[in-house]
Amino acid sequence: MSKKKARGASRAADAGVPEAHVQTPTVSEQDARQAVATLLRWAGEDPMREGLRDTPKRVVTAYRDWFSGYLSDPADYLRRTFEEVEGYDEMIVLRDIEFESHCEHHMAPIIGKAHVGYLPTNKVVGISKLARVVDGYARRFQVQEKLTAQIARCINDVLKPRGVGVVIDAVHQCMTTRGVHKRGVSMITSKMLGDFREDARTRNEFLRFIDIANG
Ligand SMILES: Nc1nc2c(ncn2[C@@H]2O[C@H](COP(=O)(O)OP(=O)(O)OP(=O)(O)O)[C@@H](O)[C@H]2O)c(=O)[nH]1
Ligand SMILES: [Zn+2]
Repeated sequence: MSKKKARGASRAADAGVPEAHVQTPTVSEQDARQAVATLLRWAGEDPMREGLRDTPKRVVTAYRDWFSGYLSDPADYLRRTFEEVEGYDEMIVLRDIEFESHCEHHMAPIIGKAHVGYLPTNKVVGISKLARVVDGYARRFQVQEKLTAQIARCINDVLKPRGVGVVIDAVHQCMTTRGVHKRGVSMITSKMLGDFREDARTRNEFLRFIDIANG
């Protein structure tokens, strides 16, 4: 492997975040419905009975909603920034962003809240766009650690702020409704970049703002 290639590979590994890809479906809706009907038959049901006749169609529509993240690149939501917000250079935090995702191991729901903060340089973004970025990554098959890192990396790459912090607190239904069956368990992950990683005061201010311990 060339030196250049080796460096590139290690940078990607450091970041630990694959690019968000935009995926146009390669499977027809009809085939997706057939797959749902097969699962129903496998579970012991008759997909043609009255109550289930429209279920494959409904499930495919629900999947289109739950996995709509594949249809767009979340970074695009951040591209329309407001330059130079006069007199403001302090931390901006959006907390309690509710999201629904699905774990890539069991395709079971992950339901939780994301908290996002950044320290702007000269660019700020419409605050709803942070929630759109969370949804853009959540509406895919996910691992919580990856989701957390992707959101932070996306904000960092596009806004180039002094720092970014992302904390996610979520319940994995693959742990509560099956497998170990542990209710009341939530998983907390965080990704800190720039000043949020290097400077304990910045990080603590963010953690105080989101106050997840009390809330
Ligand atoms: N770190 C991490 N683990 C996850 C996440 N979502 C699910 N998991 C875990 O992924 C693991 C998959 O383990 P496997 O042993 O392959 O699957 P399994 O036999 O269904 O495991 P059990 O859930 O223990 O029944 C499980 O321990 C899940 O709890 C996540 O977002 N992050
Ligand atoms: Zn799972």
